[in-house]
Amino acid sequence: MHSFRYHQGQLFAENVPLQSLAEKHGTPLYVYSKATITGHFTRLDASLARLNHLICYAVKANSNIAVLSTIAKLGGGFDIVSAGELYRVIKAGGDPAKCTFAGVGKTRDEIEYALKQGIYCFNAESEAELHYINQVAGELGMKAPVAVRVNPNVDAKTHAKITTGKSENKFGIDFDQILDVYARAAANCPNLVIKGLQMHIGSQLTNVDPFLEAVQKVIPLVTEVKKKHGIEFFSIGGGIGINYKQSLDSGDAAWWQENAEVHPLTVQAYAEAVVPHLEPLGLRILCEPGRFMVGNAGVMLTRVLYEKRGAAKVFKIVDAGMNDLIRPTLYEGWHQIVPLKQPADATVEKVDVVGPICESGDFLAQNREIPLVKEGEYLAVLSAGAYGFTMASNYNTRPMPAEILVDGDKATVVRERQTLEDVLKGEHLA
Ligand SMILES: Cc1ncc(COP(=O)(O)O)c(C=O)c1O
Ligand SMILES: N[C@@H](CCCC[NH3+])C(=O)O
Repeated sequence: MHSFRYHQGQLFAENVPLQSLAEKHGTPLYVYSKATITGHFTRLDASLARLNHLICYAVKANSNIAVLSTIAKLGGGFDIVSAGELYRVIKAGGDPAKCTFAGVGKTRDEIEYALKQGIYCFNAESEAELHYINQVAGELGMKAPVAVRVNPNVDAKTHAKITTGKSENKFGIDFDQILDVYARAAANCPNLVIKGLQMHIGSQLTNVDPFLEAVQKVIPLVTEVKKKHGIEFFSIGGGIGINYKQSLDSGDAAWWQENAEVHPLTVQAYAEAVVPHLEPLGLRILCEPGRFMVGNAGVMLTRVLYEKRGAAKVFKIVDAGMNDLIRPTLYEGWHQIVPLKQPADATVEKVDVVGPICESGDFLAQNREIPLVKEGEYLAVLSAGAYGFTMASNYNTRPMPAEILVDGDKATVVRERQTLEDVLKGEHLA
């Protein structure tokens, strides 16, 4: 997949030079490659081909409706965590009957909306939630399809803030309680239809072992629940990590590498490990990738405003801040940063790339060796397609950036940059 590469001295997204987009639409600017998203979907789909499966893309990673529409047209389903995400899926032409609804705090309005739209399944995360879904469904004279999320107490060996499958995490129901919870739901909740079992142990997993450990631990439970309650699916969640440290080739060679040599966890390795265990279950297998699908399909463009050479550091002050991309400060997220103009040589300088926000935590990179860039030049922050724009905010009353989807040589503005009027919309003097 050579969707982002240097060509004739410039960084391109597919056939579009990124500098032209930055100049035309301003920065900060998110740019996504449709071919990369499509490539990721088809690769994962092919690697799960032996299973009766459905890819439910985790909308939270990148919820732009043009991205969702791309995935819907490929036949994908969606894993949603709010009524808002379901609304987006429907606006994008996605099928509610291919949607699973995750999250520990679903509200009545959300449950009602999802029921009325006919989603595939609620993935319940507590017994109290199961009872509430049962109650709401009863009041509407409907039956609610449900699965229970199991917390397998497996260490995903990822960043502490994005691990979800340990007992101390708020997610799912403890492994040892699951069978009793299903039994009580079957006995006491007449408005529930028990459809499946779900798990999700964490995000940005770069090793197959925790996936395998969780699958092997949970499979006997799935078998038991299938025997007792006749479930039709098992969802193995998302979490496939991406390679944030892509290497740059010089010259015209494509440098976007996602192959086995540079990626610690390939989708092939993932599938080869888990598919043989899942196949004998004879169930529909759901998979909920977010980051894998869109992470390396997006970049954030930013312009160098000023340079400051201090006693301790060189700061490159850029026009994108933590409100535009919060991952570096929130999770020590490491994103490759490269100039849009291909560097003439290999000279690098150690700098902090910082934003305009009034917080010391407002940085995109610290103590990072990057090629020389001057004020007014542009940088691309790579692997920003997942949890980039979706976690952006208006902090410091900064308008949210625009988003562009590139398809071959066509670039479409799929979200306009906010104006200050947009930012203040709905605010009133007392
Ligand atoms: C229930 C659920 N499914 C899927 C995902 C997607 O995770 P990832 O983007 O790591 O694939 C998440 C987020 O971690 C999640 O909470
Ligand atoms: N937002 C996180 C991942 C959390 C996944 C959501 N459960 C990140 O950028 O890495």
